[in-house]
Amino acid sequence: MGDIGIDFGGNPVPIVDFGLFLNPPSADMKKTTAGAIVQAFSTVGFVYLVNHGISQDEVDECYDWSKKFFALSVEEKMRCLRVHPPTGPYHRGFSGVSNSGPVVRQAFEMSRDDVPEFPNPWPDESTLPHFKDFCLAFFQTCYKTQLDILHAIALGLGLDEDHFDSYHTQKENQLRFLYYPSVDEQSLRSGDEERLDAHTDIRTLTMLFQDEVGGLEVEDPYNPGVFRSSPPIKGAMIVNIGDLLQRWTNNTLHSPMHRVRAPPLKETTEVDSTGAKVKMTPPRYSIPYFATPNLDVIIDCVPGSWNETRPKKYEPINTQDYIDLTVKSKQKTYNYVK
Ligand SMILES: O=C(O)CCC(=O)C(=O)O
Ligand SMILES: [Fe+2]
Repeated sequence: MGDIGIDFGGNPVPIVDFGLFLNPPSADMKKTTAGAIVQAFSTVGFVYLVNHGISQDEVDECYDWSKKFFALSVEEKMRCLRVHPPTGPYHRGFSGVSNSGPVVRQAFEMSRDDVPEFPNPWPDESTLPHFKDFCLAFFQTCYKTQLDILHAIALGLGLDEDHFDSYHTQKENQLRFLYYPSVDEQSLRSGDEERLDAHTDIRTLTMLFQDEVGGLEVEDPYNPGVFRSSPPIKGAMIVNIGDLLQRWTNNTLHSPMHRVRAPPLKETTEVDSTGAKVKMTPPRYSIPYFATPNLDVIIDCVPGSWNETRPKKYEPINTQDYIDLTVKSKQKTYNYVK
């Protein structure tokens, strides 16, 4: 692709060829690419990365595992059910969310596998052999790419390339499989709900793989409250800044609002109990990965993001306190399926 220009026409999210950062033809091109990424993150807060270093085969395999997991019986999935603790980063296991009517979203979440108080609730190995092995390997793959992206951000901000590395050694990151079941359009709308309500992500940054169905929408930075479709691009991952990195950069980088709406309807022959034709939304699968700093590190505005005329907007805070505060303030009374 090779186009690192920023174009906000139509789809507000620019596309950057990350290969030009990972394997740069020149030192200048590496810097220019880092600059384009930071420019995208300073405005819309999102960027599509192509040639990001994770192979399409690995991503496809991840979708296969996600589909196998959600295809398990309700009883099997319920074995992985964990009630989310009210604070902290440890959201793990299976959850299903229905706001008022049908279940609009199911999730399986995992993180580092070595915290005894919060084990990842894997399905039985006999039920889904090798699921755990794949998830842990993919978690590691994402971690490597997360560091690559953080290198680009650091360079683009004029910091040492490894500036953020030491803050992200403990792999508190979270890998989430999301499944939005097919539901009839009317039920989705009647509860006045979306597949995923507008929100910002709270951690460092999010890397997202979305299937071909579509529905992701991103707030237009130049028209607050206006959301624009960010359709899937084959081979690209979409990356966005989280609240913590916005704070960490003294608002230089922007943590954007985004949501998932019902995708375009497909023609269907399904009928309801009265024999009337029902319009169904296609099911959708997505895979976000949330990069998260070590819980005990102090997050203070980075050098270069503040000076006498542009003071720090935020006090230093450690990650654990920050996540606790933010999760509490964002808490919504979701109706988790029990
Ligand atoms: O499903 C998607 O495309 C978006 C998911 C998302 O924004 C999230 O889990 O925070
Ligand atoms: Fe999100």
